[in-house]
Amino acid sequence: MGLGECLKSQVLCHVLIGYVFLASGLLINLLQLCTLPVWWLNKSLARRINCRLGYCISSQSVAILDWWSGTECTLYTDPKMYPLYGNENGIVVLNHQFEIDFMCGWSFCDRFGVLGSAKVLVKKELAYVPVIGWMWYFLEIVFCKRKWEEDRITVSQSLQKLRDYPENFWFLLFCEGTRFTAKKHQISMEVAEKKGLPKLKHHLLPRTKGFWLTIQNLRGTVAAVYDSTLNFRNNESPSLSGILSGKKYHADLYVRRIPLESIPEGEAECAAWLHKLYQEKDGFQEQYIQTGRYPGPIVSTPRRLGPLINWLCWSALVLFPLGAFLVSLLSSGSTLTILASLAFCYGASLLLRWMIGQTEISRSSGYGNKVNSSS
Ligand SMILES: CC/C=C\C/C=C\C/C=C\C/C=C\C/C=C\C/C=C\CCC(=O)SCCNC(=O)CCNC(=O)[C@H](O)C(C)(C)COP(=O)(O)OP(=O)(O)OC[C@H]1O[C@@H](n2cnc3c(N)ncnc32)[C@H](O)[C@@H]1OP(=O)(O)O
Ligand SMILES: CCCCCCCC/C=C\CCCCCCCC(=O)OC[C@@H](O)COP(=O)(O)O
Repeated sequence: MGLGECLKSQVLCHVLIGYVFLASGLLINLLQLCTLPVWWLNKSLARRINCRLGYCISSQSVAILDWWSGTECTLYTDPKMYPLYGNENGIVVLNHQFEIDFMCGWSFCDRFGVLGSAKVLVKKELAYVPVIGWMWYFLEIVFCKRKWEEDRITVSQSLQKLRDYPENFWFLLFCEGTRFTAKKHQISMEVAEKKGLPKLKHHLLPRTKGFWLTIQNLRGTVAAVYDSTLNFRNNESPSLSGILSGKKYHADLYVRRIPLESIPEGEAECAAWLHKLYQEKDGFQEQYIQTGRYPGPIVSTPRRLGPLINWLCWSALVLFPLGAFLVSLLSSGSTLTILASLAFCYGASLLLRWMIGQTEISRSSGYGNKVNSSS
């Protein structure tokens, strides 16, 4: 093990990374709160400021992925479509199988200049996660309860608000609605059988209503669907803990650009279209597992320096006061203050551990573990 690898595996490094993320993130959340008056004066300006502030948070996770762990993200796509990526609004449809899929997604967003404005249809539970969940309020992220009767109204309203968004954005949809587990797969294939749909080997049966709603509300605003299929080399199951320990993974992403005009408008037709898309995605995953490659050429999208510089700047900003505080704490010699500080650190580490737990599939929700009542 080299010196760098040894350093990256040290718990102290993870504690410091966690501290930088939490301290800077909460500070940025506070700055986001301060932009509220700007919303009333100039909504477009407030949105642009929040994109930059959001970038300061999400690009830290990109820095940890791209620069700390050195994970490589390779893009397979049609080179003729490449110039459009980042220069138009897109709906990204991605498989939901890996604990760090959102980090890889963000890394690609950064490479195409849309990280600050990236959007997602996300479960409401994540809105309460400090830093990331709180940041999402100000970025107008669309929350859902995975209860169609409520979501059909609230999701529609949130999507309508994106129609005059001042920056190019990608809207991410995990149509499977939850992360892949063997049990959820088995149940969803029972649903597929009842519906007379072909079985999928590598995906859960997609939930079609959110997709239809998104297409319906963003038609005229979004130019294309980016059908994206992600996998990792060597059959690896990457984790955030692995990334923090400096483990290098290799992600491969296959993207097809599908013009929005080619997607049917009616609900039933749109649902059938999405089911067919997932059958194709399943074929791409099978090909990847058999050959180690996706169809189509590789297009070079190097990692960018922006996230590293941002991370180093925020680290400097919040680590210096921490150092000064520790020095004054030790020199004060007050047992009570030292104990209170230790208790605070313990609380912060529990919070961080809980946040990392949100990414773990073993702690995944029970959603999809049984057949939904509306079926
Ligand atoms: C060039 C590079 C390109 C790309 C780069 C890649 C990406 C970068 C892009 C952006 C990055 C941005 C941000 C990323 C950051 C963080 C994101 C992290 C994670 C958050 C993700 C989540 O939270 S996923 C969970 C939330 N999202 C969803 O659920 C979306 C999908 N769901 C839906 O659309 C649902 O329809 C719904 C949520 C709108 C409503 O939910 P409900 O449960 O009420 O579902 P339905 O009404 O659809 O369910 C009933 C129908 O489902 C059938 N059914 C019943 N049981 C099952 C079962 N077990 N499995 C499957 N299907 C089932 C049932 O028969 C009903 O069928 P109908 O025919 O009647 O519809
Ligand atoms: C500590 C160092 C900082 C590293 C930077 C990364 C920060 C990560 C911290 C907190 C993460 C909070 C947001 C995580 C969003 C991803 C979780 C996710 O993928 O959600 C799952 C959801 O789709 C479906 O949920 P279920 O499978 O039904 O349950």
